[in-house]
Amino acid sequence: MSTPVLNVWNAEFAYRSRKALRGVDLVIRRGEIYGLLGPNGAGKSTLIGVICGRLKLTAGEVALEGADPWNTPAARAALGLAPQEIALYDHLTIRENLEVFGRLSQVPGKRIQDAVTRAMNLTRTVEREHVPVKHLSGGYRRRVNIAAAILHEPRLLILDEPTVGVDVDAREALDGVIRDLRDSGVAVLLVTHDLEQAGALADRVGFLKEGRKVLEGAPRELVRQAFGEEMEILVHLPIEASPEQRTLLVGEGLEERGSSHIWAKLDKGGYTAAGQIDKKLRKAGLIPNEIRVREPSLHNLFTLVADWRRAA
Ligand SMILES: Nc1ncnc2c1ncn2[C@@H]1O[C@H](COP(=O)(O)OP(=O)(O)OP(=O)(O)O)[C@@H](O)[C@H]1O
Repeated sequence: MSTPVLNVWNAEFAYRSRKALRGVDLVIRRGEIYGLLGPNGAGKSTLIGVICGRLKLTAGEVALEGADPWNTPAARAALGLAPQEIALYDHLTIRENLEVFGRLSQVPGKRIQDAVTRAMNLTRTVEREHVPVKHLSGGYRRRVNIAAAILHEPRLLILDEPTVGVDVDAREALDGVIRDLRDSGVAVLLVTHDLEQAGALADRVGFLKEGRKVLEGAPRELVRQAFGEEMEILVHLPIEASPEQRTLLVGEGLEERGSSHIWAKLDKGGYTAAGQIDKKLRKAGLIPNEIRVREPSLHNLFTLVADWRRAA
């Protein structure tokens, strides 16, 4: 296995008396996409602040390419950060923007043009290099934002909520860019609320909860460990269920899933259990639009982790 680009040991951080990190360990290697997940307030931004050398740990250690980013500029230079808020000059073209960011990230003057071309190629933005950023779609801007973060060829690239403002059609291109960067040998730390993207892209994910890392592993493996043989049954209703029908749905172990028209449960019985539910609902005059059976995902795992929080 390749040597870690980032090592965090037992990281503790407090804002005055408020503990935001409580003993977090984290290792990210070259050529790996690591998805950092967790509910609001879990400590993700604080951990990024520590890795970027903006915040000094109260206890523990952080090493980026072997040195502490808090007091070692060379360690900070090994890092690229594509922030959640897109920071581009709207009236400048892609190439002009990247030239500015190249200078800001200390790329030597005579190498800037090559660095800009390389970054545009890696982020698949080169064909619109002379278009002002204000004319670009959300997905395209997001990729230029990433290009700005890789001009100095960082070893660790942090992507903070990269899917915000990116429509579904543009996701694929963005995911392709992130995979290409990983394959080029960069370690990618993907901080996201987008569990679909994390499940599809990340080699490993870590869940933070109240400043602690509570789960870590390959997404499929974590889901398999948590749910074993269970499948998710999703019932799509054409109308909102009446009070009696709700009682029936709840009696079948189904829970509302984000909308009063969608009900779901996890069940080892899979398709057979789904068929039985369908029969009972029809008998009660509730004809589902669709009943789907699918493998559980990181969404289910995330709900489980959130429930632990409520239980704690
Ligand atoms: N500047 C600050 N001063 C005091 N407390 C803070 C500060 N920033 C964050 N916190 C607290 O530290 C904890 C961790 O916050 P943090 O922003 O790191 O979480 P997060 O996982 O990034 O959340 P989100 O997904 O909402 O960005 C929270 O309890 C938060 O209220």
